[in-house]
Amino acid sequence: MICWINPFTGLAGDMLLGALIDAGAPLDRIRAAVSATGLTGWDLTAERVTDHGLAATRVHVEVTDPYTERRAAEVIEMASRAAPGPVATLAVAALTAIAEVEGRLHDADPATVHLHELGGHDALVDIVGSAAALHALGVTDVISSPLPLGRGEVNSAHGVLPCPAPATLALLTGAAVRGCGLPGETVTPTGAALLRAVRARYGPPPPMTLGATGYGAGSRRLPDRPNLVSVTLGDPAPATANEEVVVLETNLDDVTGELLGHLITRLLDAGALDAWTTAAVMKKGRPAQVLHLLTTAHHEGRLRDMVLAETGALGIRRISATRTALPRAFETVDVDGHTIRVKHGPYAAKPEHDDLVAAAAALGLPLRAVAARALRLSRGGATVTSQEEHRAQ
Ligand SMILES: O=C([S-])c1cc(C(=O)S)c[n+]([C@@H]2O[C@H](COP(=O)(O)O)[C@@H](O)[C@H]2O)c1
Ligand code: NI
Repeated sequence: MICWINPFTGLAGDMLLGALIDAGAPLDRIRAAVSATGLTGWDLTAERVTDHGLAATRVHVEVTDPYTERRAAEVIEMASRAAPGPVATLAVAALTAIAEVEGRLHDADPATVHLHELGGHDALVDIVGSAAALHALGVTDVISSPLPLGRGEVNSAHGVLPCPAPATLALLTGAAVRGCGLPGETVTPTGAALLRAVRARYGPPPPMTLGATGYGAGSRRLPDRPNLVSVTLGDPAPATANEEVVVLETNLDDVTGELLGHLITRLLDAGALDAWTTAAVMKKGRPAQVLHLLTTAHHEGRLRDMVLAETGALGIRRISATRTALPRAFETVDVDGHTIRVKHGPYAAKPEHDDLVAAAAALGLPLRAVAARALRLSRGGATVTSQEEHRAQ
């Protein structure tokens, strides 16, 4: 399931949780996931509100336990007890990202860094709750519009901080953002950490069959617009038909295997969809390699020049082709503490080879044993990630 997030005025953990509940995530499963962490002295309720005339869900975390500040390791340990397993994996990823960032910002050990608001009940409920909601909705792939960053200041346990808060900025490294001119904190560290944990991609809605849309309300009221985030669920569009591609080919009888290996790596890094060689016997009985390269018209010229410059070949063929690419989604599973991405197509699922190699080496297990466990775990679980073609294998 695809989840496209539109953070119209910003994104906080409670806004995302409210939007996911509004889109159909059941509150009892979210409460059960948080209860499994062992957190006490809290309650989670969802309220129907309207903001500038738009109906939305606003969540409230009521806290009766006065002990709300914790060290990072303690919060991560609690999140690791969330249930079911994929919820814990996602929540731990978000809190580990917060701990790393806080450690860096405060020049402290990420395990023992003291979390103020971010170690409180609200943050833990928002993070575990959002992970549970994504899992309950079967979300495997998260895409977000660029995040609007506000300006000015925000009050925190650290004192007055600039907006965006330092933790938010650090957690958003690699994310698409835009300045929106709104005063105050529009994106919070918890919202940013959740996007990072799900390995969100950024951009417009991908091709999909539209499902439910949910609206989550923030705690602030803005003078001229609703302070909402929307999440839209959708099934990946069926096979992308008739994608026009170009195949470039050249016969090479005077280059080394070393050069060909180097060239293929360069071509893939430069945007080739694929690059490979086949053995051939050329005129005068010369053993040779045919270099093949799949690309789009957009990259064609640059890649053709790269082949000619690296090999010294005096010519190259061009063949127009049509390819059918099936939709795919990535899920992550945890095999004994090692994250394995599992690629799901419409007809088959396959663990990523590089992840298997790393986990098998660390665990001292045969590759196929780790692969079998990853596939077993992947059937029930859904945390997850990028729909893009990975070139990891
Ligand atoms: O709790 C900590 S250590 C903390 C660090 C920082 C830094 O930027 S450093 C900022 N904050 C502020 O606390 C609240 C928490 O927001 P959530 O909605 O994400 O729980 C927010 O205003 C942060 O800017 C806390
Ligand atoms: Ni801090």
